[in-house]
Amino acid sequence: RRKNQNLPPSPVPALPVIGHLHLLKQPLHRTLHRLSQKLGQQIISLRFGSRLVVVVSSPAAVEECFTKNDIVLANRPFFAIGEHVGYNQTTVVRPQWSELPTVTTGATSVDFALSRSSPQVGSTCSCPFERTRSGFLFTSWLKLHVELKSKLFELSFNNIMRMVAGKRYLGEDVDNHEEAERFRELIREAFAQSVASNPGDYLPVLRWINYKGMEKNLVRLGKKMDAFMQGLVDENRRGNGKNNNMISHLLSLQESQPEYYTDQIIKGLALVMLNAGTDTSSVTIEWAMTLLLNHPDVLKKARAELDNHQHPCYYRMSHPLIAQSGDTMFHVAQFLLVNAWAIHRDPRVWEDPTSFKPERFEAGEVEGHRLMPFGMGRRSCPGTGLAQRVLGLALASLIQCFEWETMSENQKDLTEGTGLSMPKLEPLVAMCRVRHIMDKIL
Ligand code: HEM
Repeated sequence: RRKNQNLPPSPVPALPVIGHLHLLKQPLHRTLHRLSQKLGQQIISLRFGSRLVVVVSSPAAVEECFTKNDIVLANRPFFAIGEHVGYNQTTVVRPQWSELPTVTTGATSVDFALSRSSPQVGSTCSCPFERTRSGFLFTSWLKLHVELKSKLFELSFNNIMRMVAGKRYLGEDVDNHEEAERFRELIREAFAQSVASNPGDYLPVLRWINYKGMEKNLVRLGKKMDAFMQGLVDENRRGNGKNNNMISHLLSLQESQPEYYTDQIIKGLALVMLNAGTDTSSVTIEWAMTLLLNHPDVLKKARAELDNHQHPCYYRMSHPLIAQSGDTMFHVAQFLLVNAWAIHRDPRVWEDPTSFKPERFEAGEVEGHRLMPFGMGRRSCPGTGLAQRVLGLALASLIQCFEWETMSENQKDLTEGTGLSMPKLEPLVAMCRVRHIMDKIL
């Protein structure tokens, strides 16, 4: 049947059962880019086991996909993790977009609930450095050695957790250590099992034979995660709507619309926020800080702009930095992979694309479909506004409150590691010294 499908060109060889899976080396976005270049095509097709995948690497094709054909591409593929950990594919990232009216209702209520559950950005931005602030290290003459990756993950996770459930779970000063440790372990496991990493998703026979116990592991993880999420829901239910967080707001909607806002929907929404909003944000801040540390002149300019306004809410450059550095590599819609990484680095699309030049975005909006860190179309990121706000504030606070220095030459290394959110291979470590202005800001 495939012979008659008029598909985009495809690399050879495609093996009988696994298709092109044997060609896929990490990092995936580079492999897909290489395959496109080898074929001289910006739209190619591949077979991941039993699944047909179309890879798009040009703004014109992206525009066609997400304007004219947006509705056709509004679903997402089924993955085993969505079945066992994602409440049988019923969360926001559910595959059958058109089947369930609560998707849009869900997204709206998420927006509503998150916007009402104050993000507490000021204290969140300072939280990775709380020990510094409260202890003897809080002096302006002492240089501190900071491993930023884990601090930024804490910041981003605590921020979302506080908005979603009114709790802090990472760092030294957490609400309940034992509970926090259990949840941290679960989240770590869920990240490791995140979409697109289970071979059973491409070769269904592996699921039937429970290859390497993967299916069983997912079932076990799903049960543990559910028990935990139910605990958060029950705790907020006992708060009788007095808590100012997302779960609590959704529980009050449950009273008027119980058929939409079931416990399962609420647990799914909360879980997705934690999964989709944590790593993405912290990885982006880490890339942005790395680029700034590698370009002290830009860092100086940003600080001068901020100092002139004396408040971290002013941070015009946050979006360009995000766009330049932390773009998620591609987004998936019914197994259409958009290689945003390749588009963002295409010399036909961007002048001098691999140089860090935040000023290229000073004019404001970028026209065309050349820039898409948050995806595009109706399945684009519903956390965009929140992410931009938190990222801007976190970056601005880091720039304004500390003098920064790189530790060594290897910070210049911009190699990416593996993972859906495209983390840095080497965690960012830097030296910093507190600036007096910190007192005023945080
Ligand atoms: C720098 C931070 C972030 C980046 C770069 C980012 C990027 C993305 C991208 C590329 C997608 C896929 C879009 C598509 O398939 O077309 C996505 C989806 C999503 N993001 Fe984000 N995101 C970020 C932060 C957040 C935050 C803070 C939240 C929520 C608290 C969030 C929640 C979601 C959800 C729920 C989806 C799935 C939407 C759907 O399937 O309809 N994201 N994000």
